[in-house]
Amino acid sequence: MATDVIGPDAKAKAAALNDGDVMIIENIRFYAEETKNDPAFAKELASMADIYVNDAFGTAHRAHASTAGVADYLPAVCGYLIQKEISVMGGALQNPKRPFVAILGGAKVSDKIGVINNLIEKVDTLIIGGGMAYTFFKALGHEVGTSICEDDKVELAKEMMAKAEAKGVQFLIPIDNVVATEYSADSEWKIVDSDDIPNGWMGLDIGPKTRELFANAVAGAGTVVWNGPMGVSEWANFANGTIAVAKAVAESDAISIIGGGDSAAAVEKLGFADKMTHISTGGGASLEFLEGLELPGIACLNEK
Ligand SMILES: Nc1ncnc2c1ncn2[C@@H]1O[C@H](COP(=O)(O)OP(=O)(O)O)[C@@H](O)[C@H]1O
Ligand SMILES: O=C(OP(=O)(O)O)[C@H](O)COP(=O)(O)O
Repeated sequence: MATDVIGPDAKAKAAALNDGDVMIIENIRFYAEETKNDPAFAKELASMADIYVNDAFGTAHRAHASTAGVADYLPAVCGYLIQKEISVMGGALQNPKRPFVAILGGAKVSDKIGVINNLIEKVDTLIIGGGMAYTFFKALGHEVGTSICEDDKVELAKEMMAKAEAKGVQFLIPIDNVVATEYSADSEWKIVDSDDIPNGWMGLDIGPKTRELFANAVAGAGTVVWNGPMGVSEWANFANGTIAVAKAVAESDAISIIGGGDSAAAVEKLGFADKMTHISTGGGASLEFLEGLELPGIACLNEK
């Protein structure tokens, strides 16, 4: 372990390495040059090596010195993890086994606009759950009570639903919900239909009819991509929707891809991880990949 990154200790230890040895350097993000992708810093890093192997998918959406810059000075290839990430996710996007079902959840529409836009061009069914759904409810003219809702995205939600219809994409949103009086783990709760959310109540999970609707859509899928929980899955009373979807994906014969972040954590916590084809190790990186964006840490490689 070197006590620095491109300093005398790292350089001396790198020069003394024998075949089969591994040197670990200090946390490179302690250096501002890393995140600034400083070319001189990247060149110094490269000077200690013969070849660059990037296997950090979780940071591949960053153009930093160690994730992209160094490739300007060395032959650059990916490791087995990045290879798996791009072959499984890339394969699903380019040539999916159909029907192709995408399930998107999580708190906000604004975080997932790019993903919705890209996936709507490719999928047969698009399922929206989680806090995101309430912006779509509002677009349909429903009252959403105190649910999380992005008023400035209501028009966009309308456009996305119209686009899905024009493309013949089946668009599923919750038909019932678990609503609560306050945003807390032990709040009073009840189940209501989506056009019947009472004043002063907030939707914190999908309801039982929706769990069945979504599970049925997943059951016949050839490929499933899932990103974002169906409710506030951190709290037991509002985790049932996420559990039901995780179970349906695990039980289906589909190629199943779980975007990183909270959905990956939920699948692992519930013990379904070994039933999934692929659980991405990148949160932000997998979202950008699913948006169809080029990731700098992958674009810079000569061989992938
Ligand atoms: N109905 C809801 N109301 C408020 N927050 C929600 C709701 N559904 C899900 N969330 C929250 O969304 C967060 C996860 O969203 P996000 O970060 O987009 O997912 P991911 O990390 O899987 O991409 C969780 O903290 C969860 O509690
Ligand atoms: O944990 C990570 O990303 P993730 O939260 O998107 O999975 C990576 O380390 C990227 O971190 P960054 O957002 O600080 O560049």
